[in-house]
Order: sequence, then structure tokens, then C-alpha cells
Amino acid sequence: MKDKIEAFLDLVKERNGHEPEFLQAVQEVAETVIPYIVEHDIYHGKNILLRMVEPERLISFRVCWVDDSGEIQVNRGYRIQMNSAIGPYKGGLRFHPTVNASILKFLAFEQVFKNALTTLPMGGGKGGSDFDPKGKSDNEIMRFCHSFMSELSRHIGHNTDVPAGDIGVGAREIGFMFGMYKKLKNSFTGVLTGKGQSWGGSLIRPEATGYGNVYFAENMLKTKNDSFDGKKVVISGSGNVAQYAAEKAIELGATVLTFSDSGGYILDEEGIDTAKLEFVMHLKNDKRGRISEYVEKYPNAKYFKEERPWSVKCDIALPCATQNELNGDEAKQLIENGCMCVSEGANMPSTPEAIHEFQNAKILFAPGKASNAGGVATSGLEMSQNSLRLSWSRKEVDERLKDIMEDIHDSCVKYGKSEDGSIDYIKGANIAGFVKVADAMLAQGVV
Ligand SMILES: NC(=O)C1=CN([C@@H]2O[C@H](COP(=O)(O)OP(=O)(O)OC[C@H]3O[C@@H](n4cnc5c(N)ncnc54)[C@H](O)[C@@H]3O)[C@@H](O)[C@H]2O)C=CC1
Ligand SMILES: O=C(O)CCC(=O)C(=O)O
Repeated sequence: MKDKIEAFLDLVKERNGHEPEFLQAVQEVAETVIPYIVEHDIYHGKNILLRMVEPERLISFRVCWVDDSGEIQVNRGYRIQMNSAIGPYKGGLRFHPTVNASILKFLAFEQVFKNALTTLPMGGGKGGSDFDPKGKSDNEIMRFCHSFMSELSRHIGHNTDVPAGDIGVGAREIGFMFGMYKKLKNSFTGVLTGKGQSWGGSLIRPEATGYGNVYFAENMLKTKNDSFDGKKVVISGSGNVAQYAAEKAIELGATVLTFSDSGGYILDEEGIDTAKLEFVMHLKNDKRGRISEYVEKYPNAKYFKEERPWSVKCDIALPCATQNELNGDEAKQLIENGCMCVSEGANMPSTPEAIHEFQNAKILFAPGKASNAGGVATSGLEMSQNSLRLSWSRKEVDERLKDIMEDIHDSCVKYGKSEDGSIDYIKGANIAGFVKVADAMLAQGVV
């Protein structure tokens, strides 16, 4: 088996050797899916996984825009259309200076499995730009978004490819991009999700990734007859996913201790309650400030510059910032400190070494492609509402989200339960996602 996996990874490396994040994501899938393929005749001799690691289309384009001082800036834009076997490409846009083809290909690859897990008919894609929104004025953001969409609009459509937000892309950016798409096409369609309430957005979409992550963790805890009530929770990030994971954890009776950003983390031993969370939301979403400002408002809290929060003693850890933000040593420390559950809100936040530690210690561990799927699932619900020209109530969307997270958990259990009763959520998520996409690819032939 090891030989088969290595031979496959060597082939992928030959073509993508300079893309470490993409290779990391492929390796994790190959290690769990290839043994499954070997055991199931219908997938033999079809090179399905080899087809799945090759994007159906990779678009890269120039984005020119004029900054506030009148200077012309040039960025690079991308859209990776990874797999459309089960539906239109679907996945977020990331604006961050680190964006490159490797990062977007890993995200697009993960998205294919994640979207399949949601039970909704969505293929996988991802896109973005190396544009850095930090420190830019609203007008600069608008000019960039308009320029970006003037090219992206040729490649997307409500039945072809439906982007949404990711790091650096929230309601403001979606609005600017939607406005330009509508003008260029002279058509009001659900081409983006994460839209505002009055122009086709879905209730609960802003909350969905963070809430969904907590719902998934709740399902994991239930397998141990446990819950969030009374637990200490450490969260990284302080953006969309982190904020709403915190909101739901607090609602379920947990004490949230930390938030972070790329500058460092804050620790509030007294707990971040809803009033403090409201301050963080205003700080991050409106003022676009740094998390260090939290300690100016709440002086009993501490700020740790250029550090990550994983040394803080907790029961549950929710990494909600970015990829590879939790390494092997930090995983060991979490385990030593008694952490019993890690549920990824971000995409691939744990390094392979960290995952190895969690699996060896047999603590509850959920990979992002399962636990953060609530965001894209609710995007799928936004697409349904757009098609029906209807808006569902907050309660209705939230209930559907809860059901979907439970279904995803069930799929992970179905394909990931070991003989000793423990659940390998990575194996479960990868195989469940693979089976759905692979069956569609088999039915559609070699295209
Ligand atoms: N927004 C969504 O619906 C979904 C987001 N995700 C993933 O969740 C993660 C967070 O995304 P959002 O909250 O949407 O983005 P966001 O832009 O709202 O927030 C990102 C957060 O991560 C922090 N961050 C970025 N780089 C960092 C670094 N190097 N070190 C420490 N902190 C860093 C930022 O300071 C910010 O707090 C990403 O991995 C994203 O791919 C996954 C599923 C859906
Ligand atoms: O809602 C969406 O389409 C995208 C969400 C996303 O980018 C993700 O799941 O990583």
C-alpha cells in the first residue's frame, strides 16, 4: 500500500513540486483514499484521484487599479476551477499578500471534498489575489474589487462558478464585486454568495462557518456524552469564522479565552463575554484595527506579541485563522494541557505533525473540510433561495445548517469508524467526499 501511495505522490510532485501547500493537502487525501480505492473494484484503472488533483481550469490574470495617491498598482488575480462533477464550481475568494497558485490549489482541492460532504450539488473552486486589503481606504478597496471583477466576470456565472468570501473578503468586498458583475452583465443573478440581506443574501451566512464549526464539535463531543457547557475554549483568528465560533461557544455555556491576528494573541482569563465580543466585532469589522487594542479596552487581559494561543490551558481548541498555524510542538502542548477536542474552523490550520500528535493521543480531531463546511453549505442554501426568489427565516436556515453539520458528522463516522470504536474524522471526511465525486465522474465518463 505504501508503495502505491508513494508512487502516486511522486507523480503529483513531478508536476507540482514547487507547490508545498497543495502537495500537503493531496498527501493527506491520498493516504486515506488510496487504500479505499484498492479495496473497491469499481474505482480500479480509472485514475480518478489523478484526475481530481488536476484543476479543470486554472485562470490567472492581471488586476490594475489606481491608489489614492494616483499611482497605478498591479496585482495578480486567480480562479482555480477544480472539479465540477457534482455541480457548478463553488468556493471563496481570498485577498492576502501570501496568495499564490499553491495556496489556492490546496484550498480548491479541499473545497471539492468539503462541498461534496455538504450533501448539496456544488463542485469545488477557489480564487483570489495577492492584493493586501490591510491599510487600504474604502475607495481603494472598491477600485480593486471592480478591476478584479472586470476580468473574473468572464469566467463565472450562477450556473458555472459562484465565488464567495474568504480571508480578506467580506460583505464590503462582495458588494463591490457584485455591483460590477451586475453592471457588466446587465443581469441580477446569484453569481456570488455572502450578499447583503436586501440584495439576495441569506440570513445566517455570515455566522455559518463559525456556528457550523461549533455544531460539528458538539456532535463530536456527543459521542463522548459531553458538551460545550463549562468548557474553556481557545480560539485563533479574530475574523469572520473566529467571531461566530466564539459567539456560539459562549451561547452554549463555554468560556472563550483568546483571539489572535497576525500580530499576536490576547488572553482574557475572565472570559470573553458577549459585550467583549461585540467590541472585537466592531474593532475588526468596522475599525479594521489590531487585536492588541483589546487590552487597551480590557486591561485585565494580556497581549502576547508575535505568539500563538496554543500554550493556553483549555478543553477545546478552535483554530480559525489560517493554514499551518498549529504545529507538532503546539499540538503536544495542547494535549499535555488536557485539550480533548480540536475542531478546525480554518482550512488546513494543523500541520501534518500536529495531526499526527492528535491522532496518536486519540483526542477528538475534526479536519476543516468537515468542520468548517457550514459556510459553504449555507452559501448553497443562499443559491437555493436565489433560484426560488425566496428568503428563508433565520430559524429555518439555522436548522438546515445544524442538520447538514450532523449529516457531515454521520458521514465521517460511516467511513472513519475504527474497530476500537474511535473515529478517524480525516479518513471519514476524505472517503465520504471522494465517493460522491468519484461516482459522478465515473457516470460522466472521461471528460
Ligand atoms: N469565511 C468563510 O465562510 C470560511 C472561511 N474559512 C477559513 O477560515 C479561515 C479564516 O477565514 P475568515 O475568518 O473568513 O477570514 P477573515 O479575513 O475574516 O479573518 C482572518 C483572520 O485570520 C487572521 N490571520 C490571517 N493570517 C494570519 C496569520 N498568518 N497568523 C495569525 N492570524 C492570521 C486575521 O488576522 C483574521 O483575524 C481561513 O482559513 C478561511 O479559509 C473556511 C470556510 C469558510
Ligand atoms: O461559501 C463559499 O462558497 C466559500 C466558503 C469557502 O471558501 C470555504 O469553505 O473555504
